[in-house]
Amino acid sequence: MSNPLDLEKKIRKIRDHVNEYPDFPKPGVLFRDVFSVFQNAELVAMLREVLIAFATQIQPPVECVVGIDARGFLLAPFIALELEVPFVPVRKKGKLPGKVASVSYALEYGEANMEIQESSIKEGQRVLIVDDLLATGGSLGAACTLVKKLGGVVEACLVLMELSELKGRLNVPTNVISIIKY
Ligand SMILES: O=P(O)(O)OC[C@H]1O[C@H](OP(=O)(O)OP(=O)(O)O)[C@H](O)[C@@H]1O
Ligand SMILES: Nc1ncnc2[nH]cnc12
Ligand SMILES: [Mg+2]
Repeated sequence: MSNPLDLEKKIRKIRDHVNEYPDFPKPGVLFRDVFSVFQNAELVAMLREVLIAFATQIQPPVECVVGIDARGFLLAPFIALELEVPFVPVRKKGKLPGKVASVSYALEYGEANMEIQESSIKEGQRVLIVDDLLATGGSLGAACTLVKKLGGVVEACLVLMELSELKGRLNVPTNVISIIKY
């Protein structure tokens, strides 16, 4: 595993390769797209290493990693694999088969729903929730609600990027760790 200086360099490299799109999906939003990092295998390896370095600091160790549909699915499995714990998806409404728990959450305009499979988390299980980016905190907050509905304990949330000005972490009822802050 890298020393802290190496890790800082890798984080800066990743940051330099997140493409930015002004006025997407609507005017005034600067969209930060983590998919651009996945164009380069060396950067993917760095991203994996950085995520694992942060996730392995979490104490007590988590027993399950939840990823949020869709971009959270790119990151969470790296961590689950390293920790040798299950990966569990939280998905937008209507995508998961079997019995699900649902929650509605606020978007900038309107409302959406997210779901989790009822049998995916055990009572008392310590969970890490992972996503690419924290903006208003609506998505992470909804995922926390779903995990708690199933009796899980959210130990922490981990995001690659945080839009600090939006103060989204105030809408997330647990410790949020962010790797890149804008
Ligand atoms: O903090 P919030 O205000 O909830 O915003 C953050 C969420 O917004 C994006 O997801 P989005 O659902 O837009 O796209 P995706 O399906 O590509 O992940 C991003 O991937 C985060 O999940
Ligand atoms: N600026 C942004 N970039 C990427 N995803 C987002 N989700 C909400 N705001 C976003
Ligand atoms: Mg998302």
